[in-house]
Amino acid sequence: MILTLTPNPSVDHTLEVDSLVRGEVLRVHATRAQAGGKGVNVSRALLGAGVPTRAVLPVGGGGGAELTSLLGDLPRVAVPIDGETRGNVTVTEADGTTTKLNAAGPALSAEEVEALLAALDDELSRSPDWVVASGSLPAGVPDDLYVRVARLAASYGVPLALDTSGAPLAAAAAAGSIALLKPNHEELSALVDRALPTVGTVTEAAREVLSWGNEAVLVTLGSHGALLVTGQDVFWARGPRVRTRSTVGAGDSALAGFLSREDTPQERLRQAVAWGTAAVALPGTTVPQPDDVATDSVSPVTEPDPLWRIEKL
Ligand SMILES: Nc1ncnc2c1ncn2[C@@H]1O[C@H](COP(=O)(O)OP(=O)(O)O)[C@@H](O)[C@H]1O
Ligand SMILES: O=P(O)(O)OC[C@H]1O[C@](O)(COP(=O)(O)O)[C@@H](O)[C@@H]1O
Repeated sequence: MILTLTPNPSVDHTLEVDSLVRGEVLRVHATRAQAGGKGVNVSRALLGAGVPTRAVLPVGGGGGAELTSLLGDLPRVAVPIDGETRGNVTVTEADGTTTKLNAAGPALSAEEVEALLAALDDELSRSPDWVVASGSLPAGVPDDLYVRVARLAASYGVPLALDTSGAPLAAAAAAGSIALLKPNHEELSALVDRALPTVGTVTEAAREVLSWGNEAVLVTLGSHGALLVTGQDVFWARGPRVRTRSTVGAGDSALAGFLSREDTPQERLRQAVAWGTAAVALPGTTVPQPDDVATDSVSPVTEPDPLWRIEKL
């Protein structure tokens, strides 16, 4: 069973337009409202693939009620909060360009933060195979929340996969004991505070993160695939070229694919890239179903050339 924690879930509203022009009146071809938030999406993708999962998330107000109804039969623990669950907006264009407007989300009180952690503690005591902690932190939540989550997971011997950015990522990565970090290229670059133009520089940055006491780093590289760096090995893989409809949820789908089955690092990377690639071909925050995922079209490369430029992959 894979447990997920999403401190700042959302209702994702997608608007599809031909082309986004600032300052103009634009016609919207299609709109959708879908459950969103990083851990929520990981759980949705896993559920679709028949992998047991459970999502822990705060919910509040009309947005929370809408999110609850969009979650359908996803197994979950919803912690009530006074604030209003956020709505995020995505605009997708005909060529696949995706523009995201992510709201800050509701402020959580200290009691609400503790209630969220207590719910997570309770779920961790049931020995899930992994816990995934993902996404931005709402106002009122200290930057060290994921440090506390890592300690809690370690106390139960449950491996933690973390996908976040900025100060919460910096705090948790520096504190160590994370089984898998999933930054994208930009997030890793911000974490080590330097540009990472090549496979070698990305690998070096990931190794630096490992040296802080973490076990593996899955660096997703958008259309350039993903690099998996462990203490022993480096693997790179990219999916086939697909027509992009919306990149929202690609990272979450990649993480779900990685965790979807016990396997070798190469196989996990193959699944991650296949699931991420499948997600970009789907509209809005739609996560792939097993039939959408073309695992055979992804062939991981062991020890890729450090001189390869990321933009050319
Ligand atoms: N434009 C794209 N074309 C093809 N595959 C993509 C594209 N964007 C993302 N992917 C796939 O999804 C994975 C995660 O995407 P990425 O954008 O790096 O994550 P995040 O959403 O966390 O920023 C990538 O490793 C890749 O396999
Ligand atoms: O918590 P954040 O960083 O604001 O991100 C939340 C947004 O990211 C998503 O989880 C999608 O994430 P990815 O594109 O990285 O997979 C959306 O569903 C949600 O609106």
